[in-house]
Amino acid sequence: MTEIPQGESVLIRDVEIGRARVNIRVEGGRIAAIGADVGGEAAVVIEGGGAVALPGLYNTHTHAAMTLLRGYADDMPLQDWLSTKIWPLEAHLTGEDVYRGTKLACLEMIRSGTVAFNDMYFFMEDAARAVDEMGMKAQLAYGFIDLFDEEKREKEIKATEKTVAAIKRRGNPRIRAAVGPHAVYTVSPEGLRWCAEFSRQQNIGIHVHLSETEGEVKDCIEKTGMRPPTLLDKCGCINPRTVAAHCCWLDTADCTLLGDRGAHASHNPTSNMKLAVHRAMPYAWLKDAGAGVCLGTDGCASNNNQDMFEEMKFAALLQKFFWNSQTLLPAEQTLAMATANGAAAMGFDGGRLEKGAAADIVLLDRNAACNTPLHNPVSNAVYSCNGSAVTTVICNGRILMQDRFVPGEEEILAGARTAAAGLLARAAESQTEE
Ligand SMILES: C[C@H]1O[C@@H](n2cnc3c(O)ncnc32)[C@H](O)[C@@H]1O
Ligand SMILES: [Zn+2]
Repeated sequence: MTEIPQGESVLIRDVEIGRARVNIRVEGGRIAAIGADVGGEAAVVIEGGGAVALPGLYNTHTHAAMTLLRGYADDMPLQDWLSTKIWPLEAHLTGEDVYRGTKLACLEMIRSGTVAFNDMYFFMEDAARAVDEMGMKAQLAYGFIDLFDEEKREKEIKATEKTVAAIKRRGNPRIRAAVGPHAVYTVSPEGLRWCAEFSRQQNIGIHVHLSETEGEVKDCIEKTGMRPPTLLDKCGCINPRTVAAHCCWLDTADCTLLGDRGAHASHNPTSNMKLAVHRAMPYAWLKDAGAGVCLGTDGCASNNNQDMFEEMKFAALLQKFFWNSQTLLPAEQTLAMATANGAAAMGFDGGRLEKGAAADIVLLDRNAACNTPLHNPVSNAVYSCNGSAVTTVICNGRILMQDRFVPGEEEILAGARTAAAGLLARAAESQTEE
């Protein structure tokens, strides 16, 4: 098999949802029916054999093409890591690199049950091409970084306008544009205001890093007299279309602000632990304030993979450990963060196994060691399994992986290896020229 057979109608026979054995019927990309006696003719039939069915996972904060930087710079503090290692290498990226790196990220995400991701990076038209080919859903933002310089700001405005126009021109409902003001320490208030106004005009999302480190918060207060969420809010960047990544160093008033504005906070526990940001996102305060709380991996230079199953486990454990509460972030809520809450944050209809919802469906091997015994499928999904238990992934009714087969895998891996080597060679060459 080199391609996976696709059809307008798909019948998935004999899967376990909760404690029930059911069939799922998909028509026109949506879940048409779920039940023990659901059946009928279908263009494609998948024999589940009792597989555990979950909603497809939504990764709400990543930099997909950073797969090419996996293992390039580890074990460093954030600012040092960005300014001495990551940004100097990213200066040599090409559109082809981003295409290859994003294809690899998509492959990794599909293999581990993710159907959609929220991306902030560069050369996003090339990222869109990769997403289109892989059949996933994505919200793509150009990473706007003006470093408080007027000339750079003009360049970033043009790059954002060009990216949004190109993504919209594609007319692919699976691929959405967003604006991506990187953070309060890299974007001027003028740049933030422009991003907010442009996202309002274009009716698109805002993807921003927020209060990741204590230093970011302290510097912001020193420079502006405001905490980062207040500054972003004053510039118009906090609203229901906003996904704010990290949110580690929020206080209760910050959480109230995010909740009042209907904004979404993306928890990224692996990246936060690896970069030792020394505080965990205040999940309970955000939830009590009514903010959306979702889950992301961050890029492969700070994670170092795109496995949302691992992320669910780390989220549930980090919250319990840091906030000293065995009952905080139980498995059901963790799964909701990674599915329905993520879909809501990105403005997609999905992340739910319900009649009428987008058909984003993931099947897990019932007989894997991590699913044995199967007392509680949700507990196993969050605490026991990782992405390697995923066998089949369906996004908007299209089968992206079946029985662990993803079309084109070898070529994607070879393309990413070549791109990563080329990127490092160009960076080394430019150093010898200096
Ligand atoms: C889009 C830019 O964002 C950079 N980046 C990657 N991970 C992080 C992080 O955890 N905090 C801040 N910025 C990050 C990426 O390298 C791009 O330059
Ligand atoms: Zn990030």
